[in-house]
Amino acid sequence: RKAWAEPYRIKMVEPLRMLSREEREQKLSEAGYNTFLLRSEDVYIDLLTDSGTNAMSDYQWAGMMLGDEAYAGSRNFYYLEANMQKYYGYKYLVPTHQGRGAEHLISRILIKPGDFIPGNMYFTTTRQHQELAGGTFVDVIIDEAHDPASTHPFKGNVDLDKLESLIKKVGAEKVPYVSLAATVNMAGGQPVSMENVRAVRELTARYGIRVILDATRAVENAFFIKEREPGYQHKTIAEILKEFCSYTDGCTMSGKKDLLVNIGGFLAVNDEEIFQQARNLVVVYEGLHTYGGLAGRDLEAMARGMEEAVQEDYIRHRVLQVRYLGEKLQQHGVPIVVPIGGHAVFLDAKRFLPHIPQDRFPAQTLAAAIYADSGVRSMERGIVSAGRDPKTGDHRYPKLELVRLTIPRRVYTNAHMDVVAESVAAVYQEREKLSGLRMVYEPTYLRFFQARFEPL
Ligand SMILES: CC1=C(O)/C(=C\N=C(/Cc2ccc(O)c(F)c2)C(=O)O)C(COP(=O)(O)O)=CN1
Repeated sequence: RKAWAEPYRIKMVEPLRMLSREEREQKLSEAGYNTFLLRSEDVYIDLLTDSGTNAMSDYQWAGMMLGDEAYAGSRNFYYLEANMQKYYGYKYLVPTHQGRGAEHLISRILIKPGDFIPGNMYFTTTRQHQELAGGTFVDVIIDEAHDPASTHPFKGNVDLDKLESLIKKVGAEKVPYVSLAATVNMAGGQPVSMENVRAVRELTARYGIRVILDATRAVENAFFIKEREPGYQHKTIAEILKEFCSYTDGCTMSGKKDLLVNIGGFLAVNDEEIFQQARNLVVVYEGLHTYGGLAGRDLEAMARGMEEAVQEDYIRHRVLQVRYLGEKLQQHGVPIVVPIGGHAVFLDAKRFLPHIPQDRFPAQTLAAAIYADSGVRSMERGIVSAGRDPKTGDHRYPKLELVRLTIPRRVYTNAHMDVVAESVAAVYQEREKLSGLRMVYEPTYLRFFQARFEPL
């Protein structure tokens, strides 16, 4: 049979509201043409992010009633710790309020000023914390990752030659760890193969260099390994996930994605010394080492979300829903990043709007146009997100100028995907009418969150 449906039924709904075109144009102007500055109530289908926007299950909601809100030694912490050990395989857990809380801790602990941190393409908060700790991020992802049209099945892979030449150039003592993301958000939700993470482990072990995984979407990564990598078709998602993590020394986790919670994250490590430092530092920045800035109920919901995330029918539906939207857009001839990623469809704004130069912010322009057309909210992932080069002060000019249509887990049906595809196709038909933006307000840090623009 071909037909497939959501592996769940809906028990609660939030009514959606659609504004008129005129109202949307007004809201967009008030938001400075930045989708981050729109109000949720003015958004029809919210594809800004899959972070914290996912629907919890009744099993997770029931867990919220079982929050042990003791200040120290909460029951929920030990359940989360046991599940982390079971599914990710690391020894020690340090809970944090969300992913960047863990990124902050590990960056401060492992990075010395003047260090270099190689990684498979940057991520905004990850790189920010590496730079704040005095490090310099160096991109060692394979070249294909920067080509939106390349169909390489594992575009998230590390280029081992780039990695080794960096180590030789700066010296192993200046490389505190490899920052490995799986999947790679900014490349289009692209996976890393098991063969590659194993090779990264072998190479770094020769130099005594750690590998710290960003495990935020590692379950989606496991799905692509099962689907695409020889020898893994008959392994369970849980087995693939655990093997993948076994080649790394620890992970940072934003539970707001794969783990199906609205808030939550953690740092997990195998090294007892790093653990001692992290559990000492966490009490300064997040909260006691058994809650890390989260309520007991949040720890419980994250532990239960972990069990659900690795269920085969759930993760298959999740990734295939994203693919469904991507393939619909391809049928309309809309240029997107291929292969279609695990958490989002990424529009290639350079090919979508070839008449708009990058410093007139084509992706920002496109995200605004899609909202004006239909109330669908998306996110700019191009020159604005890339920010300025700390050395030159000029914009960084990334090869990838993208708009991310990010699908929250268990929230929308394929009928919503049809509406999104129709809107993007309509904007594509009228693309010649778009003429770019100019930035009128630029914040110092992670400018894309709060920058404001005016039409040219
Ligand atoms: C692979 C990875 C992430 O995707 C991630 C977050 N992601 C978000 C939220 C976001 C973050 C930074 C932005 O420039 C952005 F515009 C959106 C997102 O939408 O994709 C974090 C950080 O985890 P925290 O958000 O729990 O602290 C670490 N690693």
